[in-house]
Amino acid sequence: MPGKSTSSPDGASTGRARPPGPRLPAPVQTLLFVRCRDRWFPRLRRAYGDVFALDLAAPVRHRVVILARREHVDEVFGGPTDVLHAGKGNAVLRPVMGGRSVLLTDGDEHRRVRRLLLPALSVPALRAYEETMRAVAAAEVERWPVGEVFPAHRRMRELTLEVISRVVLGVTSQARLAELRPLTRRLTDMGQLTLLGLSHPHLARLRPWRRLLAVRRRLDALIDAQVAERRAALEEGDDVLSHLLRAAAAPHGDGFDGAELRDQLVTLLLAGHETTATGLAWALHELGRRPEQLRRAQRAADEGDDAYLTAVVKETLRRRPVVYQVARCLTEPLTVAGHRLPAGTTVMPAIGLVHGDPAHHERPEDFRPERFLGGPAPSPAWIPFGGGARRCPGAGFALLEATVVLREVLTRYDLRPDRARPEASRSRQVTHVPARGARIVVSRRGGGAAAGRRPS
Ligand code: HEM
Repeated sequence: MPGKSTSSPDGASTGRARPPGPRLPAPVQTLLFVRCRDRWFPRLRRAYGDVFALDLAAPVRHRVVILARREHVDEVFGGPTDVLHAGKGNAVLRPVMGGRSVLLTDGDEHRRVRRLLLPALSVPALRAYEETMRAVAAAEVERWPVGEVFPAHRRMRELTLEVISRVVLGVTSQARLAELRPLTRRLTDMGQLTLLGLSHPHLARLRPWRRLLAVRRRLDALIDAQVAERRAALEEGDDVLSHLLRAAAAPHGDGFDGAELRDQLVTLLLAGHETTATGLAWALHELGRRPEQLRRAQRAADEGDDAYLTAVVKETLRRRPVVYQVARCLTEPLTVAGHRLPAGTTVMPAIGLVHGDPAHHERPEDFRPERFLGGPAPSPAWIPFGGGARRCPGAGFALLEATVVLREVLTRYDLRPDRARPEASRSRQVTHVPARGARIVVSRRGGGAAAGRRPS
């Protein structure tokens, strides 16, 4: 098969030999990739350049090519979607998200699912969700323990789970929320190995995996009940589920069938809250370490200057990308970054490396929200939500929610981290979370024991 070519910068259609890369055994490379890619990748880039190759051993042994240059990343995001598949690479998520989840589909099916999902996450739809986001954030933030060290990440996970349950599923009953919480926790808290084991028919019969599959079945039942309720009051709901049901019920409307709808809802529930919570936890920790920037952000919150708060969120997602890389698996040979890559290769645009490149962001180590204020259109080198046909459909949702939550926190509290050092990150499934949970101390603004005290 001749295979396709992207518009590689050197115009090569045949391409160079395989990119260079470390010679460590595949299991060691896999371990480094899983445990500490955010520290390992910058070293590999210095050693091998902007395009380097890894041998990973899981879920099966495969060749991975990492792309650190924005131009190369653009080739992938703008490349042929029939050749650059993402769904196949997400197969490990099938037992959790469901086989028809948007994350697992490719080609025409993927395009269809996105066409049905996107209107419910569009800018006009988001406006209807803002008040719910604000109310949930205000109630949660009011309960924060003043003067005590607590992990911001954990509190943010509670908050964003409640927001997504209300806004996506339209859940208002406290009893249902209380039941949803531990079920989603069980699914988001499982480690990488447990996740891998879920797809293995022999392991799936053993107790830990059997119990997780039972959790997913219980979650399905709760979601089915919620769908039935929303369907019975179709005209009332201002939530994503009601949008989807109304679109399907319209004359000539198109929609998801039962199991397919459930898979999309579970996907939105899981993909949509953990990521945003992580971004928010990093934002608070970064601001807490910088008194001047904290005061600037508090002023913005007091004055309703959402543009500045959104810039804080964007700079956080640049400097602390929640998702460090995305993946596409080649279904045919393709030339990428001047290299002729065989079918079966996985190419990974490395978001973290692009964000840290001084060619695109001056002094990338600085935390400077101002770089996202005014000026020309947003930098194409800002890609925390991935890109192309798979760009995160919840990007607008996440930015709005994070801005609203920051406003609620910063109008109430001064904050500082429990210690001055920057926090390391650790990888948790696909996200990069604060290793110590982003521990902070808050005090009511304008008074209180901890007010104005900075870490020593
Ligand atoms: C700060 C928060 C978030 C970050 C950093 C984030 C990041 C990402 C990234 C990097 C991707 C993969 C894109 C690619 O492969 O090119 C993705 C996909 C996705 N995200 Fe998000 N996300 C966030 C919040 C959300 C929210 C709030 C929702 C839902 C309401 C959501 C739903 C999804 C879905 C369904 C996909 C799969 C899209 C597809 O395969 O077509 N995400 N996200």
